Amino acid sequence: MPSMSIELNRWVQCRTVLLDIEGTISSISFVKDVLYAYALDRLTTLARHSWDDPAFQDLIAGFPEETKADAQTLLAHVEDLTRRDVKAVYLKQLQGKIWKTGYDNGDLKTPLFDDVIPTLGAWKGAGKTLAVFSSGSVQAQLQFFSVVEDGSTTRDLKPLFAAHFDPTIAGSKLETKSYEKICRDLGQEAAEVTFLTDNVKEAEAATDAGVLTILVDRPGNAPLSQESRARFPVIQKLTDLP
Ligand SMILES: CSCCC(=O)C(=O)COP(=O)(O)O
Repeated sequence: MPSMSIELNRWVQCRTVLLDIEGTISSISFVKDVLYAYALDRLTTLARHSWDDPAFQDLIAGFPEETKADAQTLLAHVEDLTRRDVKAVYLKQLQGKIWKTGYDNGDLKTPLFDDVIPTLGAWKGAGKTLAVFSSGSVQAQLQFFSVVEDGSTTRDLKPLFAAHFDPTIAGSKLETKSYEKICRDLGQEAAEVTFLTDNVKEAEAATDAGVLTILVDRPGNAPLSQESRARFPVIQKLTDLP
């Protein structure tokens, strides 16, 4: 871990925590096996049975023309993007709209890692501002946090967060200028912001913007190289941070 005591000092003094979702506060498996599968399944039904319905055409309005020649072409394209986890903005917009149905009708509930709800509550209680930067659309983020499993019940965690960013607002998660914009939008110096992510390329971009970046190594994530472990602080749980 790089100069962990210095990094911890920066963490303690940071005023804003910017959070990634997939692989950081919720499992990659939930996003891929549940959310992505739900969107694909529902899209398949709609494409096959409601292709000419104006509401369906509205849903896919953002897709490039050549991908929506017919239902088969569209579905093959979405399956390919989904399999490769390509974070295309038009796919993320579509998924968000489809997940709305699932969250509204009770099909979908969000599981977060066990340490997340208590720790986010504690950080907010201690005066830190919480914000989210995800490839998922802001609409999808709001739904994702509106029905969160907490023991035998569900909770709406939206009030925890002061701001939500997606690539349509902030730019690509792989670009330094996106993190600079987020800091500006939050009215914070980069040195006052900590970004938690599982993605090394995102960590590099955020670090270059001057943001303290901590890698979160969750079960089910891709293994981190020794080089990444040497370059960034790494935690397994949010409770690893004081
Ligand atoms: C609530 S958005 C669902 C997750 C998602 O679609 C996604 O692409 C996650 O990306 P992240 O940048 O949060 O890893």
